[in-house]
Amino acid sequence: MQTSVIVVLSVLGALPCILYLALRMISSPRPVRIPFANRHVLITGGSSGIGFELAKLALLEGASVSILARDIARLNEAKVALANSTGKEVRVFSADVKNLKSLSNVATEAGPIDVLICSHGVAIPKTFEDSSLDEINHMLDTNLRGNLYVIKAMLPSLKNRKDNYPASIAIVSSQAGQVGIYGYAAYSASKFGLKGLAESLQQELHCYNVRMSLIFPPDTYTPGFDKENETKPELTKLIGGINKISSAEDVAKKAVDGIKQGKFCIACNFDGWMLGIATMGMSPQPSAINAFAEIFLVGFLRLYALFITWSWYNTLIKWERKKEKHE
Ligand SMILES: NC(=O)C1=CN([C@@H]2O[C@H](COP(=O)(O)OP(=O)(O)OC[C@H]3O[C@@H](n4cnc5c(N)ncnc54)[C@H](OP(=O)(O)O)[C@@H]3O)[C@@H](O)[C@H]2O)C=CC1
Ligand SMILES: CCCCCCCCCCCCCCCC(=O)[C@@H](N)CO
Repeated sequence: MQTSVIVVLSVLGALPCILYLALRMISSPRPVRIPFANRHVLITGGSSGIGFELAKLALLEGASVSILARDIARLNEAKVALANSTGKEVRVFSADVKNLKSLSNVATEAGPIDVLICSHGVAIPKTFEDSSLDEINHMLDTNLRGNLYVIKAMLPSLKNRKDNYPASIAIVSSQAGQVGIYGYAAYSASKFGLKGLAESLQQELHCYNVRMSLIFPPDTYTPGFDKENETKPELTKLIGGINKISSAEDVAKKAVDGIKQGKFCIACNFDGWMLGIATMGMSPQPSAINAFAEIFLVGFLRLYALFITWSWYNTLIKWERKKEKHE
């Protein structure tokens, strides 16, 4: 009797170990470390908000840093602010991510790149019906096509890097790139597109030892966030606002840690970590430990997601009733 209990217990204990070892064998692409020190990091949107904090951290990691944005005055202000806080100089490049030619000129001038971080982006939250075609196109052209253009222009510089360490292309998406939210139709579409882009590119660029990362910030205090709040519908605030607002420093710290670990999906807080698992689909997962956690949590997190969705629709229904009363 007692021996059979011992046998059952040891089989039960061995199963997770066997599963873990199997996951160690199959987790793909293989885990890597991506160093920042003494490497060239180019950051689009580096003059403001999350991109600015990323530039600061990259400098503190000992990287040589270039920042790219349109407005040269703001770029130079950022350069001064970064020099004041880190004692280090960045190179600035003025270009529009909508313009492939000017991005290619930057690539020529900037030289080889080891880590490319795309943090440029724009959000104009409004209902789809209230959004003009210009606003819709502006978001798609900046957030989605802008990333395709930046990567198109910079890929030769990543392949040209001087060391044998892996390179990284990290794209700042959004939690609105994992779940569609009222008021973010075009924005969400532009951010969801980045996931397909990153998954496909991870397969294509594997042979060049380039790792893709997607960063999924929640609402974050930045100049861009202040601007989007000017047009944000009340319902967007109610539905999207269940999450705590992060600081740009915090988001940048999570992003740099994740990029260095070669993570594909980078969450920025606990809700974001759960959201990442609930919406993971077939994303690559280099970490066996994370894969192990995902297998056991995905069902529970789907249940939690269903409850949140339920509360969102309750909010919607209440809002619709209130509107009917006033009409
Ligand atoms: N703040 C938030 O709540 C969240 C933000 N995000 C995402 O994080 C990223 C950064 O956001 P945040 O820091 O708030 O943004 P900010 O508006 O503070 O900064 C945006 C940066 O992108 C640059 N940029 C914008 N358009 C272009 C363009 N066409 N060509 C080149 N550069 C451009 C801006 O410079 P310039 O205007 O001079 O070109 C600026 O440097 C974005 O992708 C955003 O979608 C995701 C989730 C939440
Ligand atoms: C299964 C677990 C679920 C956990 C909760 C998930 C909550 C999701 C809320 C999404 C809010 C969208 C924020 C968009 C931020 C953004 O991109 C704008 N600020 C634009 O700049």
